[in-house]
Amino acid sequence: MILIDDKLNEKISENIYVALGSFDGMHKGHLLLIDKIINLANKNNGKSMVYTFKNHPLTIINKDKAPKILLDNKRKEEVLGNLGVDILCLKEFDEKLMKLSPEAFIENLVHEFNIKGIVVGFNYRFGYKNKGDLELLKTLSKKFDFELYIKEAYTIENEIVSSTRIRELISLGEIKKANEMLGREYVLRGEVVGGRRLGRTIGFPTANLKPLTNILIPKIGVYYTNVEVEGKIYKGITSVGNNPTVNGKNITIETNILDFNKDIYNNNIKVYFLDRIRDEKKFSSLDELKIQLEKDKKFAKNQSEKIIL
Ligand SMILES: Cc1cc2nc3c(=O)[nH]c(=O)nc-3n(C[C@H](O)[C@H](O)[C@H](O)COP(=O)(O)O)c2cc1C
Ligand SMILES: Nc1ncnc2c1ncn2[C@@H]1O[C@H](COP(=O)(O)OP(=O)(O)OP(=O)(O)O)[C@@H](O)[C@H]1O
Repeated sequence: MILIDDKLNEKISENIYVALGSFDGMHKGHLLLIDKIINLANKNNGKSMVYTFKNHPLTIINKDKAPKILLDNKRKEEVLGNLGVDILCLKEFDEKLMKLSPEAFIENLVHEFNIKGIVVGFNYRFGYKNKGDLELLKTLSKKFDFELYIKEAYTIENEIVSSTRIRELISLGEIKKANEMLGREYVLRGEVVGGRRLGRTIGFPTANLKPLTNILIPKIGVYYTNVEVEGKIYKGITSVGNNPTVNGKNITIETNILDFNKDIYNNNIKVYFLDRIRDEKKFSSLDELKIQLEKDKKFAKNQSEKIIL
């Protein structure tokens, strides 16, 4: 897949079939659009493209309302590449872009690329103050001579799948439902950093993830996870919380990996969230915590491994 970061040096001359939107999470609704651009590109001997932004538009429009995101750009690139998309265009969303009128946004796009088809969803809006709607896009498709394809809403149990809803579910700890909408397991990835090394004293060493700044963290609590370390998958029990038993202050994401005892400080791992086990509790001693951790471990042992590499 070709990645276009901002200014591209060489002109892409092929016919382009492009999907437009933010695409945070690359959920099942988004995949409808991706399927469509790939099919169109194949059928018409053109290239499929996802045109999106490096930063979430709300980071510029209204910083306080900008959400923690589901998928960083690196991962988005990976997912789209694996799906077979030809080109990913990641534009910096800045004041200038924000102030483009809906017409100008589309006009710029068709001038930059040889756009033959645009694919959007039922609720797509675009341009300054989100003023552009599907009616306007239909008019522009005639003016600029491209085909317009509008995908119907993808729903699960009558609920429209959206990035916003998935973020809400993850924040509520409803990880299974979020995963269903995503079409894959929610994953946090990062470097393993040192903790206070108390866990090992009760037989539960933990791999602590380096604090994540932009990425959405599931609701405080304990989860059944699968952990990818050096290309292998292990079961895990992961605590997201501030460890009240040991008077912790910051939120940490720490995982006891089952049947594993290697030193993995500084390694990059992936923690796939599969199910919520329980709320976080303040125990009166480490011994009591240990009894609970044995139960959490039993829960994990009874689950199947879901992630297959
Ligand atoms: C699966 C799991 C569940 C946990 N549950 C709790 C909990 O309910 N309450 C709590 O205070 N700490 C909980 N902890 C955090 C422990 O207090 C913490 O792992 C321990 O203090 C070790 O910290 P360290 O990694 O800094 O050594 C949990 C840890 C794990 C791995
Ligand atoms: N459930 C869905 N079914 C079909 N198309 C969708 C669905 N969700 C989003 N789309 C389309 O995918 C593109 C990207 O949308 P966008 O990034 O705004 O996703 P979203 O899930 O609606 O996000 P948000 O919750 O932030 O509004 C848009 O063209 C949008 O209309």
